[in-house]
Amino acid sequence: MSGIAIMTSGGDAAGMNPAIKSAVDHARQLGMNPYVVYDGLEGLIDGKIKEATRELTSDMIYRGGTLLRSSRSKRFFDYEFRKQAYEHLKARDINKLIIMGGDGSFRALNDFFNDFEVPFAGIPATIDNDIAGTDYCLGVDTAQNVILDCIDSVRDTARSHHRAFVIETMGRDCGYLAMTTALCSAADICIVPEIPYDLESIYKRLQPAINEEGSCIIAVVAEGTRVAQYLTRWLTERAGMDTRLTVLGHVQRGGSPSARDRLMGTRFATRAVEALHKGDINQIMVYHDGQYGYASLDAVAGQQYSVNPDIINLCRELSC
Ligand SMILES: Nc1ncnc2c1ncn2[C@@H]1O[C@H](COP(=O)(O)OP(=O)(O)OP(=O)(O)O)[C@@H](O)[C@H]1O
Ligand SMILES: O=P(O)(O)OC[C@H]1O[C@](O)(CO)[C@@H](O)[C@@H]1O
Repeated sequence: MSGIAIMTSGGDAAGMNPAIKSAVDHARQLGMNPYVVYDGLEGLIDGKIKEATRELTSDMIYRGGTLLRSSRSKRFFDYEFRKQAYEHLKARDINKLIIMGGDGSFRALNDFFNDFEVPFAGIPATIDNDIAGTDYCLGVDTAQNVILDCIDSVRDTARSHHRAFVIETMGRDCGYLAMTTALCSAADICIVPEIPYDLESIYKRLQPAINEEGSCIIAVVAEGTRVAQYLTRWLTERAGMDTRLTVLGHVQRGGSPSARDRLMGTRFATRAVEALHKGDINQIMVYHDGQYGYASLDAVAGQQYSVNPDIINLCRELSC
């Protein structure tokens, strides 16, 4: 019986646990021996590998984050540590890997394949939704819902005090989370790396709301722009509004996976197991234009992700 190990890497994302459970169950169904690796690439180097018992996955589906834990590993860049990781797999007769994470994690396992020919399948999982070739990454829907709950709550207090709030979302250099949540929360301003902004025209557009009794201003800003503090000062000084900054931070990565993330996790994971079982190696699971498929590492890691132009266009009017 061949062994298959499942691991999570990079930033955690809701949907990883449902995907781990599905991968383990499906591998067992197809006659493979499932293992799990704790602590991502760091754990692979240190041999933190266990057989995946039914008990281990029985309580996973509703839990946020990753119960296998995750890491970013400097050591994995070093051949000697990759060799150490390989020895741990060889000792357990594990000859396939499934990794959930971002393009960095996929590149890591590609290097590992080039060294030791252990094939892998990748599952896109990052709240940033910034992986080329796929319209969806695990964790995005849950993060969007967490952000919307936060913005709705901020709006309650903002309106009570006729205040402006600048709300900074995560996303690294990608504005997807900020754009989609700005649209879904009826924000007044959205500033993202993908769209040039014009503060003076924003000021003119918002003047009626600024002067209206009982109104509030909500600005959603992507962390990648690094302008949240500047915009807060600008709203105070130019627009004359009592303004507060709320940096949502890691709260966006937590929370029980939404129905969408549980389902996407299950679909991606079962396909990843099937790909390896069939011999389709080193593929990244993708969801594009409503279809599930695979993409090569080059198509995913070698390309720049760009947000759907319809979403960008809808947000343009919130940037000027
Ligand atoms: N080019 C590379 N070659 C080998 N290993 C890499 C490479 N890039 C990244 N890695 C390894 O993969 C790990 C995870 O990568 P990274 O920190 O970029 O996260 P990610 O998988 O892209 O996820 P996230 O989007 O959540 O940051 C790194 O800590 C490093 O050990
Ligand atoms: O958890 P860390 O290492 O602080 O990383 C934060 C980064 O990870 C992400 O949450 C996911 O890639 C980004 O949105 C954010 O910039």
